[in-house]
Amino acid sequence: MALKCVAVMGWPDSGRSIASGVVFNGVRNSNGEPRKIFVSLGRFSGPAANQKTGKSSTGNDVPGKLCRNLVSLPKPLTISVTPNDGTQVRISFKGSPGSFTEDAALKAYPNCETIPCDEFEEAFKAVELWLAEKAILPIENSSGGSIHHNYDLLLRHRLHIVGEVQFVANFCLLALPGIREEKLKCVLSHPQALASSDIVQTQLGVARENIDDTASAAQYVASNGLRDAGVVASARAAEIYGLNILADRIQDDPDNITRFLVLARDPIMPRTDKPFKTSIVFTLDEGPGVLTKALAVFALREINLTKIESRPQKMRALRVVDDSNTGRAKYFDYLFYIDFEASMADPRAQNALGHLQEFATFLRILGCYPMDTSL
Ligand SMILES: O=C(O)C(=O)Cc1ccccc1
Repeated sequence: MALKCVAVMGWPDSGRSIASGVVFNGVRNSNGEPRKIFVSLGRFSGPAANQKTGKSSTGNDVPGKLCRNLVSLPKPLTISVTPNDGTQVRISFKGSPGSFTEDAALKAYPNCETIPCDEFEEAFKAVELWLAEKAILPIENSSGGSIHHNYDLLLRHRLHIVGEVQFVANFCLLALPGIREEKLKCVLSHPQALASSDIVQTQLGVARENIDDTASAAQYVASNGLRDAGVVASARAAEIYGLNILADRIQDDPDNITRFLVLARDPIMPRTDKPFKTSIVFTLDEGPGVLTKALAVFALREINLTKIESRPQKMRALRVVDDSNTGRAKYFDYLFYIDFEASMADPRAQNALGHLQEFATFLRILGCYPMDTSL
């Protein structure tokens, strides 16, 4: 049975109001004809259904049994139609097959279908255009720090963070079959992989060339038959592109962790029965101690912060203010990104954000999602 998510303009069969929902294709009625079942995702304003009969107050039957039952339930924020093992989930990512980002997607959703994209922006668009259910992107690395561009994209797009994946990338030195280390004149890879690989930095003493992602570097060397070029990439990339592994675990820090975010069109329901994290972005007015005040809303409620990042506001980089000493002063305007260890279903988190909202000039919840505690 194929499953398709749609935004439906109008109440099914009645043309009444605007709702978004899910259509199960491939379901057949008693005559064997294909039938569509519409499942509401909540927050619609269709005709109210009678709790007992499931019939709408207008007398129009809501099509499909599944729909009738759901309409009589309290309105959920979203309904997950995705099996837990990741079957049928399409996940877009920037890079080629065999990249570490794809590895991270497969760690979280072992049976997912991955959709390679040329740019991060395209991975976002794939979800927005319903070509993928989720996107995955690296957001920070324990040695390289934050991936700033991806923080900017989180704000520019309206996807929700629905998960995080912590991943230890195992860097391998690859080359065409039959090529030995001594033959290499250059090594190609993602800048982060080149910077974190001891052997490339110190022992090989060859030229390094930055490529957008590790797997694309492997693909390039393999498809062009480059006999004097090595690649830093994964063992899976070696297998996919027919390269040999000359050295394994070449990273200087064996615990080099990359944190990835999983994004979707809809937020997930915050829970309190397992550890959840919330990511927000906000702006503050200029003034002494405003950031301290913002951070205090969490400290006061004993909420642990796991990340704070500041980014200049692109559309409003400089703020001109009156200054009592100099007359006029220019300040950078910043966006603050914070991750904290609490679920939005936890009153402490709700109170903290209510408090922050009193003086933040802008506040957006980017997502509330289960913490990855696997490492
Ligand atoms: O280049 C890749 O394979 C990526 O997915 C980006 C990356 C690079 C290095 C560590 C983790 C992710």
